[in-house]
Amino acid sequence: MGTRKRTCGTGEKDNSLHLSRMGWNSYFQAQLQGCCSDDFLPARVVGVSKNSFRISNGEEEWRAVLAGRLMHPPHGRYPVTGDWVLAADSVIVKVLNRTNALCRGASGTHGKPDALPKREQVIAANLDTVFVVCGLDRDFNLRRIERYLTLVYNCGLNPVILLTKADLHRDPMPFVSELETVAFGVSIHVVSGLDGKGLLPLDGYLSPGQTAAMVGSSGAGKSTLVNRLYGKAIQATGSVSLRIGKGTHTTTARDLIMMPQGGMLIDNPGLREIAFWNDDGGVRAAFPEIENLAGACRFSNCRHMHEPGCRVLQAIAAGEILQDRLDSYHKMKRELAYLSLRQQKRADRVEKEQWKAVSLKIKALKKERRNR
Ligand SMILES: Nc1nc2c(ncn2[C@@H]2O[C@H](COP(=O)(O)OP(=O)(O)OP(=O)(O)O)[C@@H](O)[C@H]2O)c(=O)[nH]1
Ligand SMILES: [Zn+2]
Repeated sequence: MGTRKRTCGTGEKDNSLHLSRMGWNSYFQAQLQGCCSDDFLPARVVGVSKNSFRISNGEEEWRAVLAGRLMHPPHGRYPVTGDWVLAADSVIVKVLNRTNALCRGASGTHGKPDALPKREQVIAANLDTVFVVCGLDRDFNLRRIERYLTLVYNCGLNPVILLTKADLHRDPMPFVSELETVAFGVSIHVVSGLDGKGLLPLDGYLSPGQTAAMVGSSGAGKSTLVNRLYGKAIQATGSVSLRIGKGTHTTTARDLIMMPQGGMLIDNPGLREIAFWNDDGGVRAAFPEIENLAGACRFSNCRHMHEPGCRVLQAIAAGEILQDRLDSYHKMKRELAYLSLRQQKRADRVEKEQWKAVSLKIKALKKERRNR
């Protein structure tokens, strides 16, 4: 890897095949209209470390820095792993619009219900699949999986659940049955990073041009799966027993890895907090059985708390839906409603400040004109 110079796809060498293997498509191609100089090269961000980016065009990988004007508003957009950029030699001059992004509220809320995240953290961009990885050890937790599914749906992305460490059980199927009660219509794969069992069907998510990302708790077994899928140890893995308290993540960077299957995989450090930032109908998608029953409640604005004629509460009484599941639904709804209120308040405040700045500028201009 080094600095390099070469004209882009339209120039000296057509590397469109390599680019499309990396997920380049007509959506990104269309963004070159009118802005592509022959000195600009499309490349994908494969690694980020502070203000230095590793980018690749599928043939070569090199380091680049961000052009100064991209660091600040209104042009500012900080590239994340998976982003497509235009680079002039080793300077990123444009970050292309994303097809999607996996985002969460930046950590620091320490699980306090009132301490909602103050800003967004984009984990990765331009994804086809998000693997929600859960170890079949003490990591197995239906409520946490529900939360991951809601987060992924809220970003408009496709979740696939990987239940790993299956080698720890003679029969892991009871876990699947339990999970099926909260993961309607989501593909579930029972796998083992240790002996490689169950991994073959995952190749389908990693074919050329496809990008998948892994999320899950620290110690769930993500990096072990990456290594097994890759065919050799490329990611560091760590012992679960050594993970006590903070600072115990083995994976600390988000790298986009070119897989032998032809596609790309992004490993992620374990998420300590699964804080929401977006709300794109994730609760509706993650709790379809509750949403479907809600249509039969007596009141159209039924909150399924204690209203008469509530079909959801009837299902709880009949044991068709578990109380924990409804509690989880209510909690996420409340959280998202509060988040949306806070985001709206913040947007109003920013708009007010912008108007104030504009009116001050007009006043100053008028004064200047009068004094002339
Ligand atoms: N028995 C068994 N142990 C596993 C398996 N996969 C991972 N482990 C063990 O679980 C521990 C954590 O695995 P990692 O792959 O490092 O976990 P991770 O999710 O990448 O953790 P972070 O990088 O901290 O996010 C290690 O001690 C692994 O050896 C598996 O399939 N079976
Ligand atoms: Zn109801």
